[in-house]
Amino acid sequence: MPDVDSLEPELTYVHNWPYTFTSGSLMIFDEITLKPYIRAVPDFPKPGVVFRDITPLFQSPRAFRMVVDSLVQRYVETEITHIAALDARGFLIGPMLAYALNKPLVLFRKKGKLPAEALMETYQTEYGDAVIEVHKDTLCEGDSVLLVDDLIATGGTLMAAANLVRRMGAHVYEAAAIVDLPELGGSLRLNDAGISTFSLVAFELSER
Ligand SMILES: O=P(O)(O)OC[C@H]1O[C@H](OP(=O)(O)OP(=O)(O)O)[C@H](O)[C@@H]1O
Ligand SMILES: Nc1ncnc2[nH]cnc12
Repeated sequence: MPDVDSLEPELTYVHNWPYTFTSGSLMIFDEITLKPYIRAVPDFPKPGVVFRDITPLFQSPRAFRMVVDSLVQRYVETEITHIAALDARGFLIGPMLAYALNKPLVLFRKKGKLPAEALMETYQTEYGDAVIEVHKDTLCEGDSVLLVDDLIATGGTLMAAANLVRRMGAHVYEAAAIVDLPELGGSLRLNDAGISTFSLVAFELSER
């Protein structure tokens, strides 16, 4: 992990709301700064999978802030009406965006966790099958929803969430993630389904 304080001289920290890192008027977030905070763990949770572990990123207040601020910058002046966070790692970022952008937060949960009447979709991920659910009264026609998760692999999870949004009559504005693994085809699959994607960092599968 880089010494975060060594990054400081290159950053002008502006205490405005939302907080931004700027160089002149340009935001200086870049992939190279963020990548070292995402750890590759081979053969987790099963052989052949290189797990991209985002936990180091949350140990660095500066890197965490860079992620949140970059996403806030991207969506601050859009017509998004709701933030949708995906269980479980999407819950680490989605609420931060909902708070900063002053938007309602919709929680998409793994099977069996929601107490009221819910809609469900089944899907596959890189390493298993799963079910995602959402309370059926959370969205309606006219809503424009930003889906938020930590990572796009096959796109199965975000596609299932997008299907649920659409079943409620709402529109998917975009799917945002910290990490994309483009070789697994998820962002392409989402784009083909009419869902634009945005990620801060992309890894090749062979990259360590
Ligand atoms: O693009 P996909 O192939 O769908 O994979 C991406 C999803 O997989 C991971 O979640 P996981 O199911 O491991 O659940 P967790 O967040 O509870 O760890 C990750 O957090 C994404 O939600
Ligand atoms: N390679 C991967 N690393 C972390 N989370 C994932 N979810 C699906 N594939 C993943």
